[in-house]
Amino acid sequence: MSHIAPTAARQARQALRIASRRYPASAFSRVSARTANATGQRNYVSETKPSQATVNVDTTIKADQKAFLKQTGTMAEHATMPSTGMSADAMMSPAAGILKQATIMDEGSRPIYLDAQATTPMDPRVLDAMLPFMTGLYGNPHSRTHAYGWETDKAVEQSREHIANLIGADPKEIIFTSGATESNNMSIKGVARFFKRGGKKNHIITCQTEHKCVLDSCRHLQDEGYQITYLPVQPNGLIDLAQLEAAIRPETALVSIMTVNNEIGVVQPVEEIGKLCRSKKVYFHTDAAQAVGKIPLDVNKMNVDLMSISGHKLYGPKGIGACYVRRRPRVRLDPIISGGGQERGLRSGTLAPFLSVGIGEAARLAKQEMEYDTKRITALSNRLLEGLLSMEHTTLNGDRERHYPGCVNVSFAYVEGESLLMALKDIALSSGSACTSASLEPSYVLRALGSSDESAHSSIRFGIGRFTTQEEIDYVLKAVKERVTFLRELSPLWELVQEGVDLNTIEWSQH
Ligand SMILES: Cc1ncc(COP(=O)(O)O)c(C=O)c1O
Ligand code: FES
Repeated sequence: MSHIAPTAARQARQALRIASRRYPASAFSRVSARTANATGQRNYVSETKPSQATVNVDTTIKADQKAFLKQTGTMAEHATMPSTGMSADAMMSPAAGILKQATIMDEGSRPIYLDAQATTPMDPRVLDAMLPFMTGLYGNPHSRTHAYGWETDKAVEQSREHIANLIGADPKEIIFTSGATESNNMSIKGVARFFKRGGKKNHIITCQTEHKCVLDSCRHLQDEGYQITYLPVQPNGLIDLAQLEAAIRPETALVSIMTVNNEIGVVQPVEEIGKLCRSKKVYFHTDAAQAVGKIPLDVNKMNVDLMSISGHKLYGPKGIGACYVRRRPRVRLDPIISGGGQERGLRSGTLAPFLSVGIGEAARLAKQEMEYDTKRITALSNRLLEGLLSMEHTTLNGDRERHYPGCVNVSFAYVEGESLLMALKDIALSSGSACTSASLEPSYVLRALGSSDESAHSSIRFGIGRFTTQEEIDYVLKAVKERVTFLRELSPLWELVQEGVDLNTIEWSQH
């Protein structure tokens, strides 16, 4: 790992923290620009962009900037604002103007962000790489007849390379999509529909703790006459390989098992699953939305045929993802979106270069900083977990060893999870997946582990990311301890437990 990376990451972290909580949005521009200079990212603009376009864009931005500041009156405010220390000149820089508009948010303090599985904040260096493609570099990357198309195409292809590098693939095997949901749909429905034409392979194996978009894709195929096996998981959240092997039939077209679970962070034995699938000549798809950029992955070592990737889970933008589709031996699938034949005919539609560049830069940074991020996140995770488990009647959900440390899911017995979330309003947390967070139903993932409804209801997921600090973890620990204690004191069940009553022996009267 280069000596630069930790410094760059630290600066990015600082920039983001400042931007999101402590200072007004304008400060973000200043720190972001400095960070970008330190990492050399801004040079990218002049490397890829013809100078004429730069000048035109800059002029327009300056005019827009003036109008914007005049209209909002913020220039005068900030010229004297002691907390930013930003001069009016600095505020007039094109980057500051764009970023100010892009990052407007309420001043004052916001909750500590500890929901990294729902989404990750975008790394400021990613935004810097994207900006030129939202302004001057607007060509259609599929235009072959002029420089506007060539320059965006070049950037898109460079991004494809960064993503491929991160997972040990060939850039030609990376298909841009709108996110992991689309990649999962494309892989599962695509392979199923290709095989259905042949008529012989009509069976898919997945598992009960998959993300909803995998489960729902399978449900749709069931309606079309497909047979689906939903494998159970063991109490530690991992599938049993012997059960998987026993479930594979001659008609099995695909096995779809996720790499890292989004609710409990367990890491499935993907390498072993891949080996098994290859030996049985069954395609292996893995939803790696929570794994890419977080743990080392190699599609060849793992014998993965299809892999789903999401931009916003690895400090990139939302609305973009990728699907790895193996070329050798070639994976055959029907496209679910047809049209102009872009992306090897597998996903038609004009690519969004700014988003492609965003996920590409996020992938490049993830590879560069994985070792450093892992070290930090592991240390923070251990600190959090030790503190939480030092409280009585508190347990970690999912396997402790085969576990991505940035996802810590803990059950606090005798506390109602939703009440605890309400009591922890100063911390952005969730009791499970973002998609199902509106529902009061206990998590189907925890239920699949064999947790009781009560235990599933009393669970909270703590998502630690690249920008989480030790001070934040310490604050969270103190807050959780205080408020769990407070809520337990309100609970009659807790009172009984304190008196030494074993709740399992109580015969509750029926009404
Ligand atoms: C495991 C997993 N798969 C898929 C998705 C969906 O990803 P996207 O938001 O990119 O569609 C998520 C996001 O929550 C996820 O955690
Ligand atoms: S966004 Fe993660 S579960 Fe839906």
